[in-house]
Amino acid sequence: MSINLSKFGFIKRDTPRDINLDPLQTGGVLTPEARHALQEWGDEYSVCDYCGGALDEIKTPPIYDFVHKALPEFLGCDHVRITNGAREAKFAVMHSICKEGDWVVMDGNAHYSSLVAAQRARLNVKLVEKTPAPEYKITLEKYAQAIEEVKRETGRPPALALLTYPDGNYGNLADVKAISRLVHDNGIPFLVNGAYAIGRMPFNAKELGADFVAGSGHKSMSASGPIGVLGVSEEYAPIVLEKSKTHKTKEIELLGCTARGATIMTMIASFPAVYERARPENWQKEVENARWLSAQLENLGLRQMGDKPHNHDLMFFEAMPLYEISQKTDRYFLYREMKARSIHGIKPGLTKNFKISTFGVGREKLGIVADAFKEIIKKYNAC
Ligand SMILES: Cc1ncc(COP(=O)(O)O)c(C=O)c1O
Repeated sequence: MSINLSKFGFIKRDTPRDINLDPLQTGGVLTPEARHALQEWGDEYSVCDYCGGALDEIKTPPIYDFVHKALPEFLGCDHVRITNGAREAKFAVMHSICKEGDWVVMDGNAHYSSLVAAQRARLNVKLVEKTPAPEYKITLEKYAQAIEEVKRETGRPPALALLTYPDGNYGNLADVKAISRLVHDNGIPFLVNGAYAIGRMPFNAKELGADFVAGSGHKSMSASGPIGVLGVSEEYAPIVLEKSKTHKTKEIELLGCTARGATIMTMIASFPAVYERARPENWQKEVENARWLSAQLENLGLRQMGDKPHNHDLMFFEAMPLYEISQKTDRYFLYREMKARSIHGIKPGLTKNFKISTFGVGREKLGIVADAFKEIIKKYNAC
């Protein structure tokens, strides 16, 4: 035996993160209930004790009620399924709705997983141009232009349109209702990638005009991933949720079953808390916290890009004062200083541009973050 086993086995996660600002992580922190569920349901195909053949049909534990009653109401869609992530939800839609060689229009702020999903489904992508810095907006005019370009170049409308709402770089919330009307006026089905919305903020697929929605459990629903949600309208459910001819309970795009263990049980465990936090009044507090931190950092000479005033917890900053310090010291100084204060989330080596999320951090800890930036800038500028 030549495998060195000493480095495997239980591994402690040693990232100091009393305060976590990592946009990938803030909405995925487990609730105490989910932490408990992880232990309880971590073994084997744990949810399959009483399975009749399809994950969403399991009555004990109450996955059926969660998938067929609670989630459709929460998302405002006719049908919901659990996937292994937002990307799998997007792929399922693209693969079932489009044919090889079709065109998908997507916003220029789309996440890489939307593009890769389209590539896996062998589709062509037309990106909607975003406005220049500092706003990086997706406008209705540019969306219409991209649709027209596809029509001109291929002789027919795109097979699908996607909007990232909000996008994962700037936290911009485009005018989704107007884009949905435009898309539908052109006879195109509309997919909203709500990976940073579903589980954080009020979200209703029907009100937004989405035929399909994709959400991410580990990103925004305090679930232990990989897990996501897929919402589909009545009109498209027969296509996206088509069942296998050979295995009559199994949905083809889901490869029969998806999250069949601790992942779904942590999502269910966190759901009551997630439902509460996404209420308009609670979300409004999150937006106010984001705006407050943005104002504090701008007072220090940083510049928040994207929508202003900002409407989401994910924010992108251009930080010239920190970049200038990095030129005198080294590019890891900010990471080191933040780590020393147990503030996690700004990637090692970044100083000039970085994104952070204030979701769930709370005003008190955000005050510590603002003070940390102030102290760091003062310390290095005094040298
Ligand atoms: C905007 C956006 N969409 C989708 C994803 C992918 O989510 P998942 O990991 O659930 O596939 C991400 C992940 O960073 C994202 O930022």
